[in-house]
Amino acid sequence: MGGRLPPKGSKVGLLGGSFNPAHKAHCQISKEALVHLGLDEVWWLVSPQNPLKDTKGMAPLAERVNSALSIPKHPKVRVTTIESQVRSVYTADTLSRLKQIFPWVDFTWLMGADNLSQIPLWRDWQDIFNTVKVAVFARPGYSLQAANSKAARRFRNVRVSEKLARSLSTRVAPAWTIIHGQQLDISSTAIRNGKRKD
Ligand SMILES: Nc1ncnc2c1ncn2[C@@H]1O[C@H](COP(=O)(O)OP(=O)(O)OP(=O)(O)O)[C@@H](O)[C@H]1O
Ligand SMILES: O=C(O)c1ccc[n+]([C@@H]2O[C@H](COP(=O)([O-])O)[C@@H](O)[C@H]2O)c1
Repeated sequence: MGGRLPPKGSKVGLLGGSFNPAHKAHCQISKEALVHLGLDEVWWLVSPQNPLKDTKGMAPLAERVNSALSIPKHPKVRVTTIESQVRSVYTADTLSRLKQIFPWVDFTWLMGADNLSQIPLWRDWQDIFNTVKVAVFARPGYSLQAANSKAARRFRNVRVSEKLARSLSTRVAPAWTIIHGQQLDISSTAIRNGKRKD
């Protein structure tokens, strides 16, 4: 990974995504992660290819990286191609590589509520919860099912209340929370379909 190395003890949020294209909700949940979790930085991991998504309609990685770079966002958000550098499309693999490369960094995985419902389909999904802290962001239409999902039930004993979200950084994995911030009804799908511009 190029650029400045995170200092010892840094708290870094990881927002993995297709960013096909990037939009305002990605910026919004990144800002909320910085504020509510007290993170030092958020890294966007632009996925080479989500293993569960169709390759048809997936713009080339360079185009999606450009979209992530060009959208206005918080100065503490960094756009990265870490997954293509470590040749991983599976989050569990990416996280174990990141922990090897940056053993001094405290990582939190960030994702929207849709992905909390879907995560049991991911490779080695329970390892993800056991490796890093997880913060889930409420999303219009998905939050109720996410709160009762298989993953939420499996890890219910280590769920941290939203009021204590900031304490995630002092905890060891597994520990996770759901943050109900400003919820934006925006998706890359709607933008690709011409239903929205942002
Ligand atoms: N409106 C939103 N609210 C909360 N989280 C979101 C929102 N949009 C995207 N996310 C989260 O950001 C991460 C990256 O999302 P992604 O790039 O797939 O965007 P998307 O809008 O969900 O895309 P698509 O419509 O193509 O599936 C995922 O964890 C996703 O859940
Ligand atoms: O590891 C997996 O099996 C896996 C399956 C589906 C999605 N993911 C990751 O989930 C993140 C969000 O993906 P997306 O396409 O919803 O933005 C992104 O980092 C993907 O690589 C990971």
